Amino acid sequence: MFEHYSVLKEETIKGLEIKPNGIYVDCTVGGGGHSLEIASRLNENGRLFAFDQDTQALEAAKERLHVYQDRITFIHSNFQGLEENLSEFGITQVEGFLFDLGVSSPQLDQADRGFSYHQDAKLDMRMNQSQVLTAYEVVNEWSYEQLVSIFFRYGEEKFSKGIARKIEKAREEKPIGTTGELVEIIKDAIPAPARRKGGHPAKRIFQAIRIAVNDELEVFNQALHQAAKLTGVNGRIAVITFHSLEDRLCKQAFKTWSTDKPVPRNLPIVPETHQAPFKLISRKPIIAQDSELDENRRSRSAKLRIVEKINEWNNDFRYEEGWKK
Ligand SMILES: C[S@@+](CC[C@H](N)C(=O)[O-])C[C@H]1O[C@@H](n2cnc3c(N)ncnc32)[C@H](O)[C@@H]1O
Repeated sequence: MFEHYSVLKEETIKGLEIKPNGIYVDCTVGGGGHSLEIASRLNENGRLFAFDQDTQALEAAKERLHVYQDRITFIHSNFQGLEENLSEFGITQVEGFLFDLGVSSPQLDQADRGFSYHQDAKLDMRMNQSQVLTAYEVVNEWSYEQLVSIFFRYGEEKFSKGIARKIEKAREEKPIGTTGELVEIIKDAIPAPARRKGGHPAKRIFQAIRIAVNDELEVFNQALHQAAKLTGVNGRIAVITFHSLEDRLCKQAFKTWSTDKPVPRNLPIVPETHQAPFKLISRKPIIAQDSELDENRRSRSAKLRIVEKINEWNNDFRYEEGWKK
């Protein structure tokens, strides 16, 4: 059974202001919960393009959404290929994009996907099962420096060096094959008082490896900018994030897109080239209400940000490297 709780569902659908004859793109169809709400609001002229790089997710979504199959095109692809895939269908303008980032509950719960530090499984963590790079390769083949770098950047783990050192030592004896072995190595590298604070001791390192395996931040930044170009004026982009790195990237990109470029003081108007292409729908991120938090733990870390296009896109508004710092 593919069961995923769709986070911030009402808020997201309301925020997208769906037009019944519009073109919509769910970049992360997952279990299809958000897509179902979008598709049910479309008429025969509207269309939903539903992307997922996980074949199991896509199959489950097809089944769940079969009543609306005449209005939905399913695309098995990383959302990095948004523009290319949509252009194959002649789509150059879209009314709304949704990104509900991260992994789905079935991906986490299915031990053999290797995402979970609670279940022992082969080190994998690929969202796209046909990808070559796996967590096994990252853990066993990446250099000490590369590991320290991803643990600091993507896991914000203060014991990054110690953990990378323990990994290096362990794999000299034999390859680290499973999530269980990795959890033990991490626990061993974190001083006991710190181990007892701030959730599971392996949480941050698993997040870091998952982001590295799936190149999540780079891919998201690229896709977000493809969406910015493809959104028509009055169209919207909604993004749900689950950790501070992707939320920071989204927040900074939206801020850059919604801030006019400075103009010389003596100019009476802001020239078109300097006018921000988007406006923020809410300054602060939308978070889950208590009723949702009671139903779903994962909603605690969810943040929804929405922007609306108000002017043509201009590449000067790209948010480039900032998130890499
Ligand atoms: C949180 S779930 C989405 C849940 C969905 N909104 C629902 O209501 O059921 C995230 C999904 O996005 C997919 N995903 C994550 N990164 C992706 C990417 N770069 N390209 C395509 N799909 C991606 C994952 O495979 C997963 O199925």
